[in-house]
This record gives sequence, structure tokens and C-alpha cells, in this order.
Amino acid sequence: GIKKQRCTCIILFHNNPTFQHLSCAFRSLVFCLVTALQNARERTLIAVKPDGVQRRLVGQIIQRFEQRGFKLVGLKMVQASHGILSEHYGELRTKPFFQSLLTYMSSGPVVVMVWEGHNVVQASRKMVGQTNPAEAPAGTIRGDFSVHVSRNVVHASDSQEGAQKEIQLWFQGKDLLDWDCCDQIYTIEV
Ligand SMILES: Nc1ncnc2c1ncn2[C@@H]1O[C@H](COP(=O)(O)OP(=O)(O)OP(=O)(O)O)[C@@H](O)[C@H]1O
Ligand SMILES: Nc1nc2c(ncn2[C@H]2C[C@H](O)[C@@H](COP(=O)(O)OP(=O)(O)O)O2)c(=O)[nH]1
Ligand SMILES: [Mg+2]
Repeated sequence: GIKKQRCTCIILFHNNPTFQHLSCAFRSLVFCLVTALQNARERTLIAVKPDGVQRRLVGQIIQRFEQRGFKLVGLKMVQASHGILSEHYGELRTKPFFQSLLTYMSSGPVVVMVWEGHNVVQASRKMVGQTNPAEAPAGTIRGDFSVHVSRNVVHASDSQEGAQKEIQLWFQGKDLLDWDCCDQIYTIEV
């Protein structure tokens, strides 16, 4: 993800004849700016699970990501099928709770979202808290709103690679909006 983008960026700025005549300092400055902007475009998949929707927690969960400074770029409410859920939770296929996980996740609507921003994958895992709410500190979503591992309110991608796969699984490219957030220069250094 980011490493590949950095390489592309380096190739663009160091091998492109258009930029050869620019001073080294200026090229470095442009490179830093582009890298900062690309880092700010990291995305993750967050889903409010059926228990979160039933308990009317959607608004509070969205609010936490907004107030942290992340940008919502995709949002939908879906009744998820076992098909999409078994792909989403493919790595847990051999776990004893896999079938009950699918039953619970398809028991009602989920609200699936894509959030964008600097370091959003890692930051949102911290905001969500440990898988088992008993271990999730107060102040995290799971630590504030849940008590049992099987009803832990929210999903968050656990790596950048996982996020990319999950976003492709749940969203079509055209449903993710690339919009300018007017406060962006106040939330990251560019
Ligand atoms: N022992 C368990 N009993 C019941 N459900 C479980 C158990 N372990 C995990 N789950 C459910 O499966 C989900 C996926 O487990 P995983 O290990 O991926 O946790 P997670 O990454 O914290 O959660 P998610 O992937 O939903 O964000 C958990 O969020 C939880 O709802
Ligand atoms: N019933 C039950 N459910 C579990 C257990 N471990 C995980 N889960 C459920 C809740 C998790 O949110 C979900 C996905 O697991 P994960 O991807 O390892 O954790 P997380 O990414 O949700 O934090 O599976 C578990 O031990 N028991
Ligand atoms: Mg997980």
C-alpha cells in the first residue's frame, strides 16, 4: 500500500524529466507534500454490527470518527448475506464460533462505512478496543458500549492490506466519494 505509493512517488519525482531541472530542495519539498497527502488518504472499513444498530449506537459511533478528524467517504446500511460474511471473516472459518458469528452478523442490518485519514487503520483499532470487551479500556467503543465478545458492536479492519480487501468486498469504487474536507490542513501537517 503506502510503500508502493512511496516508490511510485520516488520514481515520478526522480526519474521524470519534467522535474529534472528543478532544484533538489524544491523536488524534496514537493515529494514530502505528495507523500503527506497520500498518507492522509489511508482508508479503513468500519461496520456497526447488528447489535450496535439495534441498540441505536450508529450516531455515537460515527461521531467518534468525525470528532477524531477522519473523513467519511462511503456509507451504507445492508442486510449482509452469509456469502459476503464468510468472505469477510474467511480467516476465522475454522473457529468453533464461526457459524454463530455468521448467524449473528446476518441477524439484522449492519452499517458499513469507509473512513479516510492519516494512520486511520491503526487509530481506529485503538478507538474500537480489544476484540473481547472485557479487555477493552473505558473510552474505547467496545469498552464503553459492550460486555461480551460475541456482541462487540463494531468491526474495524486490522491492517492496511485487510482494509483494502474489505473495502473492495463491501463497496464498489463508484460508491466511495473523493471529496475535499475543508479542515484537512488543520488535522495533519502538509
Ligand atoms: N470466542 C468468540 N465467541 C463469539 N464470537 C467471537 C469470538 N471471538 C470472536 N468473535 C466474534 O468474531 C468477530 C471477529 O473476530 P476477530 O478475531 O476478527 O475480532 P475483531 O477483529 O476484534 O473483530 P472484527 O473482525 O469484527 O472487527 C469478533 O468481533 C467477535 O464478534
Ligand atoms: N463468540 C465469540 N466471538 C468471537 C471470539 N473471538 C472473536 N469473536 C468474534 C468477535 C470479533 O469481533 C469477530 C472477529 O474477530 P477478530 O477479527 O479476531 O477480532 P476483531 O477484529 O473484531 O477485534 O469475531 C470468541 O472467542 N467468541
Ligand atoms: Mg477482525
